[in-house]
Amino acid sequence: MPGGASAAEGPADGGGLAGGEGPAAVRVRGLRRVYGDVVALDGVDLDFAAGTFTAVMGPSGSGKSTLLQCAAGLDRPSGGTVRVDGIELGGLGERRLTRLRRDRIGFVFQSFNLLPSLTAAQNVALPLRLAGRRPSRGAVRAALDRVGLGERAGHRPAELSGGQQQRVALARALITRPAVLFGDEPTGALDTTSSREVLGLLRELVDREGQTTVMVTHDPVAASYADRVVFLVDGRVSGELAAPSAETVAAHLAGLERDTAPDGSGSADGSGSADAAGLAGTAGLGGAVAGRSAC
Ligand SMILES: Nc1ncnc2c1ncn2[C@@H]1O[C@H](COP(=O)(O)OP(=O)(O)OP(=O)(O)O)[C@@H](O)[C@H]1O
Repeated sequence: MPGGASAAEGPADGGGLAGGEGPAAVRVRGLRRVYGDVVALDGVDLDFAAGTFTAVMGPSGSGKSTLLQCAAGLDRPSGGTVRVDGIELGGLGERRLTRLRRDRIGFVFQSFNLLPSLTAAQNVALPLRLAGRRPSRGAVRAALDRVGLGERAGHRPAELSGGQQQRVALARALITRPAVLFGDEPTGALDTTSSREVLGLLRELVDREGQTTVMVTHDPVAASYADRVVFLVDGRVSGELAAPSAETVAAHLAGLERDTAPDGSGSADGSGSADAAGLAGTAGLGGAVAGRSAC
């Protein structure tokens, strides 16, 4: 569990390749994505080991969402390779890519994207039904049970809290038992309590079921639920932390801010606990830091 932190600065040491033990559920190599004259990703090498929980962090515009979109087959890279569950996405035509995305990749977003007129169960079943499949009631119920909402199958989104709605979205993403679950700021729209509930569930899914999970977040407390944090700056992996705590993540982010400060005000030594404490304050870490280990 997160707690003690060790930092490994990349990419000189391998650039965030190591994702823990075990085979990579997702492997990206030399990943580039260019939009016009904007280089969103500039040669990213990363492994996300099976059964691990990784947080992706970095300044606004550093390429976090683009990385997730490319790794999930929702966007086509300009260069480099992405392998999910051993299958290289670049070699797939649209139909096979769509099928792989549906069967092997789960995705949750900041907005839950549930249809308000459908029950939780109907929302969970919808993507498979649209694909011409008819998931059994048992399979839908099992997916809802996995997120602790088996008793809420008949409720519509308006009858559920924000955290519960995101859990329905998680059940929908997990019903196919994907090789990897991606979350793009999945707790970004939630209050603190609901956010902790969803993060605790994600952690539990990793620990209980070995669900490989990769999550973009701006929140050091959210990142502390992961096994590892990868930091992006200007479309490149700039470093990572293993066994992160909210404090070590906040301190690392503060160091990044100093290092990338345009006026050169930063120091390069990575120290500066005062800045880290300030960032922790603005991120609302306070009691939540202590609360993390209780979840
Ligand atoms: N579809 C697009 N067309 C043009 N530029 C894009 C597109 N998508 C992303 N970009 C640009 O690529 C860069 C990386 O964007 P991305 O959304 O991946 O960053 P991010 O780290 O997720 O940012 P944020 O934290 O603000 O969400 C940015 O400069 C962004 O403006």
